[in-house]
Amino acid sequence: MTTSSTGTKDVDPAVREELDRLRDSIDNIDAAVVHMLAERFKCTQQVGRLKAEHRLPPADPAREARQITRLRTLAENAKLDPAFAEKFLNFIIAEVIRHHERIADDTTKSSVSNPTGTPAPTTD
Ligand SMILES: C=C(O[C@@H]1C=C(C(=O)O)C=C[C@H]1O)C(=O)O
Repeated sequence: MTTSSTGTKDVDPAVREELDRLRDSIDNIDAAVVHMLAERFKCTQQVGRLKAEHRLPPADPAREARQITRLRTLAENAKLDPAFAEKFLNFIIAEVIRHHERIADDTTKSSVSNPTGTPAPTTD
């Protein structure tokens, strides 16, 4: 899938080997990124629930500003474009805030329909 459909079928075998080796590393890195993002979203979902329970706002711009400053420095030290790192973090944070707004809405709705938080009776 990663080799024959990319228009590089007839390349020198040594080049092919080097390309395959690099692409294997890229695939491993992409898998790590996905797993790390999944872990990050597990944490942010917990933050979202905590905020909703305590009526805290979904977004925290001061915290975001600190994270962006920190991430830009990390990116510079790692020779990654800091503007790209900032855009990437903002993209993730925007999604997190969307989740937090949804959690807050759902929490409000369930407290309106069940103001005392009484558990539903069991049927058996
Ligand atoms: C996760 C939080 O909620 C929001 C999302 C953030 C993030 O994804 O890092 C940071 C700040 C908040 O705008 C938080 O407040 O810590």
